[in-house]
Amino acid sequence: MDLEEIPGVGAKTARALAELDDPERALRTGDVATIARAPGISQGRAARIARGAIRLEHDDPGGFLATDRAREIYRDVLTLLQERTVTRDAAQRLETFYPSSRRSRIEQARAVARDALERDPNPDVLAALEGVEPLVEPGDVRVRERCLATTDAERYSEAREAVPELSTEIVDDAQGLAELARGYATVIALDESFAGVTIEGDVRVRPDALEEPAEIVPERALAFFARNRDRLAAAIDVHRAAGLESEVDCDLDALEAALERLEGDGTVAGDDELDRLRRAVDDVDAAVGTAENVANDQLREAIQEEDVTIEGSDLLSLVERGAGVDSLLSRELADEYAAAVEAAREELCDALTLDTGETEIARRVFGDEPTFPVERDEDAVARLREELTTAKERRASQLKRELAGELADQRETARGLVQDALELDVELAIARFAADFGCTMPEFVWAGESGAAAGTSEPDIGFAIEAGRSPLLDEPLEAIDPVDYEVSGVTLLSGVNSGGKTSTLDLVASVVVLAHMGLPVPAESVRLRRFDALHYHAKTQGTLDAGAFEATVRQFADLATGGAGSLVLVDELESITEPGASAKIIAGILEALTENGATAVFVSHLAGEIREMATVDVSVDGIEAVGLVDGELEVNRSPVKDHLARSTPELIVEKLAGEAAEDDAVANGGEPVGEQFYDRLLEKFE
Ligand SMILES: Nc1ncnc2c1ncn2[C@@H]1O[C@H](COP(=O)(O)OP(=O)(O)OP(=O)(O)O)[C@@H](O)[C@H]1O
Repeated sequence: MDLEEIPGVGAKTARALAELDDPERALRTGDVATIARAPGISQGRAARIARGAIRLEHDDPGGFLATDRAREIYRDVLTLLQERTVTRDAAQRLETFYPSSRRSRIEQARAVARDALERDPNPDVLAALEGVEPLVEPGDVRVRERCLATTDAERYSEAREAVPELSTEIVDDAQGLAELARGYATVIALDESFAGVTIEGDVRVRPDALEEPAEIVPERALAFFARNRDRLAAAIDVHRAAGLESEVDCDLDALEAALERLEGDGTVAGDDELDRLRRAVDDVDAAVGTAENVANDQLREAIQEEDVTIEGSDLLSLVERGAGVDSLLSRELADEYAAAVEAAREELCDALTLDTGETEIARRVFGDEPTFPVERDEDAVARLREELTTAKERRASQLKRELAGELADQRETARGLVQDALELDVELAIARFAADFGCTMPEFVWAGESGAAAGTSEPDIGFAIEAGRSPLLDEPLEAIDPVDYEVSGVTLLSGVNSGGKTSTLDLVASVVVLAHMGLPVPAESVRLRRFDALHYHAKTQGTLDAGAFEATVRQFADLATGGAGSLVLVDELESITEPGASAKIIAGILEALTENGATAVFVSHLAGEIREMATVDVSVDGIEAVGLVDGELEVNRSPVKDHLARSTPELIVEKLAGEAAEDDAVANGGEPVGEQFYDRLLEKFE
């Protein structure tokens, strides 16, 4: 993919994106969080780029949301969806759902939504999702006890690039290798020519080293899995809780077991032998001290209990030789000394749980030559410590190599697990949104399908909503009256004040936006055509000044010429200027829209006047007050087709006329004194 072909991506952004590990994967999967990791790319921009990549794929010109209010509606429904994700990452991924005018994109998103509606957002899955985050690369891994060595300059640069975790050294010959072996625990020689050379220390000749990084630097794979251990464990839990085990090409139990053996710092846990060696190394000094005490206590006791008889000549000879008490000890108490030393050796070996080979070395810590007090041989202690340390390191690196071998080629699997979990979060948010707002998948009537308008392949339907509930109303779902509304062509919508005209436009806009995002819509059933754009003009506050008025009229001029496939929703445009002029202008706009075949709903209190002024047949629908109950309007929220709704003042005058008639009957002996006035007013409404 040529990144610069993505709408909105210039050379600079393309360079920033190219710094990502796999920018195409991130773009293909709508991984907004990863895209935002490119230098200088904000979260919002990352979402726009991801949408741009989808637009490129579907040859989508964009611009479906043609007005501020249309964009606001999109933001509002998107927020409702985002509020239902568990992870921030899934909330960002939802930004890649946008209303598109392209059938291929709508159908692509609809396939995701259909799967989503099958999902069960059970609490265990939601709880497990809490711990899922995109995987991260560990910081720089440096391994200091191992190095690579070569005589060849080219090999040297190759190695530095392929294995940056180890230092690579240039050597001239075996002598150089031997010097390195003194400074590093392990030296890996890359040149075949070193095969067969014997050098003291751990020197391995591995000409294939650069092809086998898991063996040479097991730390690389281990650091990645250690850094992401908790995220992966959470992703595994999500798969289990959601019953997705069979959908992944991965043995979750094995991966989980491998992760459990990994410590946060990349070392391997849960190995008895390594634990034993670690403890032994740590405890050498303390154990030697205890063993010394054991020997000395035993020997002291033995000496105290012993009667030593020595002949005078012997004593004399000892004194003359300047011999100390040690000689006396070896002569008189050899057995006791041997027993005490044996006890010390046993104590030491037991305390450190040493194996046979180590025991051999440990025994030398206490010599056979009698002394009192019994003393350790420091050289032997150092040898023991060195032996245990080497064994510990050997064991640790063997375990690392084994575990890294198991995990190294699971990186992509791990990424897949997390990716799937985050996508599941997106799907569950869609499922929860659908459940919370009583949604269904809308049915599109595509161009060329049944019901095409005469002379065109465009369907003759605009939209038909049954039992829709606007998700933008603050009321809880149960408190919202379901609305049925169907429009083809251009329509005026009349109705009582606060009857729900604006809410009806919001409902239509939300349904159309969600449908073009490929998502379920808040209604029992919806049929609609595919629109090219949504032009939603909210009610203006007060009369516009001349400049703003001009700008608004200009917008409609553009629509009248180019808005054929658009849905136009307009709320009380009459408030842009004085009532008489408004009606004329609106009538003219409606004529133009009718001629170019747009679908439009114009909410207006001047519906009657506009209809009269228009030269084309404009239908007028009405949101009717069924009556006044305790001074409150009782409204039928579903617009009645081809019906100019009576206005609130008319209803109130009607109510007053009724009350006056009753009063007249009582107070004026049946003379219609009060009633006459109200009847006069009512006549004006006819
Ligand atoms: N379908 C509905 N179910 C329940 N309540 C609704 C519904 N539609 C609207 N309402 C309530 O009626 C109030 C007024 O609705 P809305 O603003 O849409 O009326 P309107 O006809 O546009 O009013 P105006 O003529 O003043 O512009 C809303 O705030 C909401 O509380």
